[in-house]
Amino acid sequence: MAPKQVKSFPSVPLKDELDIVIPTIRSLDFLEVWRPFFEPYHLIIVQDGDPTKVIKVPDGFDYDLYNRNDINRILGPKASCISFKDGGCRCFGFLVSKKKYIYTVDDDCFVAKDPNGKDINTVEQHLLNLKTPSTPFFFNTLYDPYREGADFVRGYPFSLREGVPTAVSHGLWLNIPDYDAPTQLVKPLERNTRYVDAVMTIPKGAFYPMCAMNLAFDRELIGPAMYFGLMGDGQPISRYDDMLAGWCSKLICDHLNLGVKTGLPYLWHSKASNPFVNLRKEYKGLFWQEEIIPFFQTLTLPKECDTAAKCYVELAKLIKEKLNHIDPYIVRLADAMITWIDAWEDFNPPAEAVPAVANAKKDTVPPKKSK
Ligand SMILES: O=c1ccn([C@@H]2O[C@H](COP(=O)(O)OP(=O)(O)O[C@H]3O[C@@H](CO)[C@H](O)[C@H]3O)[C@@H](O)[C@H]2O)c(=O)[nH]1
Ligand SMILES: [Mn+2]
Repeated sequence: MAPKQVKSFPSVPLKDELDIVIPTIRSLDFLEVWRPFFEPYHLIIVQDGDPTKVIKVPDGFDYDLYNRNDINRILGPKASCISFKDGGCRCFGFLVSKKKYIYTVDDDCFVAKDPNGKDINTVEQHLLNLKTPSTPFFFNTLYDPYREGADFVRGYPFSLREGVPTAVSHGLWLNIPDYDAPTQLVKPLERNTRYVDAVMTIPKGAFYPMCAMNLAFDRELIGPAMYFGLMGDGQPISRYDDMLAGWCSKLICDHLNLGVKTGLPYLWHSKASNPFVNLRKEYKGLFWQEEIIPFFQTLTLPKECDTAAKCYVELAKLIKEKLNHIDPYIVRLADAMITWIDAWEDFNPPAEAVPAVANAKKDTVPPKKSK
């Protein structure tokens, strides 16, 4: 029986283990309030929209900034799988990072305070979530047993107390909740004021609406499944980027016996996007998900799929085969999922593959970097 994981967690930044990926089509002024927590880390900023627009990065941050011209130059034809004019473009940052962990956060999110009035270091809590096991096979009613002041409750099988590696840590949001457009429209003034002091493993076989606003994951375990789809400009759907990644990554985590946690940390979501614009962007998803989610719920992957990348390729084939009747877009999406894996393996060669850099387009002009 493995010893219990470390309960408390050093607050020393793990700069060599984690990159912070930020998609932006607006401004990076929000970084000022995150400075105490983010400054030690390398930022990968994915600038969406007009690449000629100059987005200022506050002084003192270590960053790479990629705009659409950089993405096109670096990926060449494979850039076609990266969304344009949708927050889903962030997955380019997941691809080019070399770190074990990714934390991705939206540019309208700010530091929240816990009930004691203390600023919440989301990076630290996500790392704690990812570095302690998950318990997907049997629900612990006192929530995360690896947290300080908690444990497995009576009746919890000892054979399961070692848990499984955690691949995804899904944080939450105070103030503006991540509602879909219909809910936003009928509840425009609703604010989330409830701070629930819990982290829990999402049980095996259960899916969830993964929101990328405050999300961390283990690139080495589940990176290939964190593709944010073909959304935004030129596509019939948007704002389902993180949902697609959530369905795919949870199916693959369940198949590979990896864990997904949700709950702490919280951040403060400041901006409600326009519900009418959102309705136009996401309405097809409201219909399609009623068929797509049962597809995921009844899917089993072959046991030969023993890595996230192999699972993802198989999943793309099944989506193309079983869901193409929904809309011709699904075929393009499935093809883009394969392109994503090709690009992923150019930058992150499988153990047995040749060094990937030879395949990836030489990046003659480096992205804008911190000074
Ligand atoms: O065309 C775009 C639009 C947005 N972004 C960047 O993506 C994130 C989220 O944008 P926004 O805050 O406007 O979206 P929300 O409705 O609040 O958030 C939900 O949508 C998901 C993204 O699709 C998000 O994760 C959900 O929580 C910001 O950083 C924008 O700058 C973009 O790059 N391109
Ligand atoms: Mn937002």
